[in-house]
Amino acid sequence: SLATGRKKKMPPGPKGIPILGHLHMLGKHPHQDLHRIAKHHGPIMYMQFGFVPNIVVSSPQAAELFLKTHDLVFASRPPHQAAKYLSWEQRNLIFGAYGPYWRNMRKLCTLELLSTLKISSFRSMRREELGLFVESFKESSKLHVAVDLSAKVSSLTAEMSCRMVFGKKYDDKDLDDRGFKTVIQEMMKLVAAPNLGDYFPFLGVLDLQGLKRKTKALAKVFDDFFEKVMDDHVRAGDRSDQAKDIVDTMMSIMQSGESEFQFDRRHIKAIMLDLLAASMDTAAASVEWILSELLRNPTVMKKLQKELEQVVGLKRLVEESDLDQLEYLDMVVKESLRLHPVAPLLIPHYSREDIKVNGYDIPKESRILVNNYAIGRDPNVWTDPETFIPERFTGSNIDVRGQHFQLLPFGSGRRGCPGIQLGLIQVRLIVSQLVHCFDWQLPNDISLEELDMNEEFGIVVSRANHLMLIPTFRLQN
Ligand code: HEM
Repeated sequence: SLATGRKKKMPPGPKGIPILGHLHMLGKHPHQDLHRIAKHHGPIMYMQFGFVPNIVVSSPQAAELFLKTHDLVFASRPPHQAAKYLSWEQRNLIFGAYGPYWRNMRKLCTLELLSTLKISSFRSMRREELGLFVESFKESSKLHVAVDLSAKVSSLTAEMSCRMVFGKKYDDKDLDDRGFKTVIQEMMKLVAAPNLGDYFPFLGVLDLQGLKRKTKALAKVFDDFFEKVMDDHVRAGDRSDQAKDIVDTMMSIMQSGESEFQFDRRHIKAIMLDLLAASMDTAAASVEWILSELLRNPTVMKKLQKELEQVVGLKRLVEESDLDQLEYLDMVVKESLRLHPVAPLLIPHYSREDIKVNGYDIPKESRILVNNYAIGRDPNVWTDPETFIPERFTGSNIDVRGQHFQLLPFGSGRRGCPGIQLGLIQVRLIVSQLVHCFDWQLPNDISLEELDMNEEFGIVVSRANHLMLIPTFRLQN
C-alpha cells in the first residue's frame, strides 16, 4: 500500500555476506580499513557487523550532520557487554545511554570535577610530577643510553591522574598483583575487543570468547580497590586545608544530599573509572605520536625548540603559564592530532529514533562510527593530507574544540570530550617539557626513515612499539 510501501533508502555500502555482514572486512586496523572502504562508497556508509547496523561517517560535512545538526538523535551510546560489567550497569558517563541520568552525571563532571577552577587547583601537583619526570632522564642523558619514553610518559600521566582523582599515589600492588597500568590496559583491551555477544545477541549467553568471565573478574578488582579508596577518604575526614581531590569532591556531594539525582558509592566508583580510563591513555598516546612526528621532522623540532628558547629561555623549566604564548607548539599539537587522532572512531554513538539524514534513512538503534582518521585525511579539505606540516595552521582559526568539523580529536556536541581543557594542558605541558629540556635521538643508528609508525588499535590508538630514545640534556645546568 502507499502508506507502508515507501521503500527505505539506506546509505550505500559494500556488499555484505550472510550472518557476518561486513565484519570480515575489518582487520587489525579497522579505522584504516573503513577509510579505504569509504573511498569507494562515500562519506555516509551502511555496514552491518553481525546483526548490528552501523553507519560510518567519513567527511567533515557528514560529521557535522551527525554531531551538530542531528546531535540530539545520535547522542546515545550502544549497549555494550563489557561496559555493562565494568561500569556498574553502564552507570557511568562514557558509556551511559542518553537520558536524564546521563545528563546529570555529565553536568556534575563538567561543573564540579573538570571545571577550570578544579583543573587549576592541581597545577602545583602537575609541576611537581613534571619536575620528577625531567630528573628521571638526567642519568640516561649522562650515560647516553636510551629510555623507554612511551613507558615513562604513560607512568607520568597515570600518576597525575591518580593524584588528581584519589589525592595520592597508590602502590601498584594496591590494585592488584599485576599493577595499576597493566590492569587499566587490560580493561581498555576488553572494552575495545569485538565481542561476538554484542553483534550476535544469542551468542552472548554462551560467552564463547570468555570475555564476560574476564570482564567480571576485572570489575571485581576495580570494585574492591575503589571501595578501599573511599574508605581511606572517610577515615581521613574533612581535609579542607588542602586541595580537594576528585573523590573528596564527589563524597561531599554524596554526603550533602544536594545532588539532583540519586548519587551513591556506585556512582562515585563509576566516575572514578571513567576519569582514569579517559585521561591516562589518551594524553600519553597523544604525546608519543607528537614526539614521533617531531623526530621524523627535525626542522619542526628545531623550530619548536627555538620558540621555547625565546619564550622560556634556557635557565628554567616550562611553566603552565607559558603555554598560552607557545603558538608554534599549538600548531604542532593540532597537526599531530589531525594525523593521529588517538580516538580514531571516537566512541560509538547510537541513534535514538529513525531519522533521515542527507536523504538516507538511518534506522533507530544504529551504531554511528565517526571516522576521525579519515576526516583528518580528507583531500577535499586538507592539502597534502599525508604530510606533517604544522605551518598549515598559520593564520587559520581552526581549533580542536569541536567547532571545526575537519579536525575533531575530541569529538563535538553533546558527547564531545568534557576533559578537553585538561587533556590539552597535559599534552602541551609534557611535550614542551620534553623538547625544551632535551634533544632526542634514536638509538643504534636507526635512521629517521626507519622509525616505525605502526598503530596498535583500541578505543585509544597508541604506538605498536614503544618509542626508545636517547636524551641529551640541553638546559643550562
Ligand atoms: C588528549 C587527550 C584526550 C583526547 C584526545 C580525548 C578524546 C575524546 C573523544 C574523541 C571522546 C569521544 C567523543 C564522542 O564520542 O563523540 C572523549 C570522550 C570523553 N572524554 Fe576525552 N579525551 C582526552 C582527554 C580526556 C581527559 C583528560 C578526561 C577527563 C579526565 C576525558 C574525559 C572524557 C569523558 C568522560 C568522555 C565521555 C563523554 C560522554 O560520553 O559524554 N578525556 N574524549
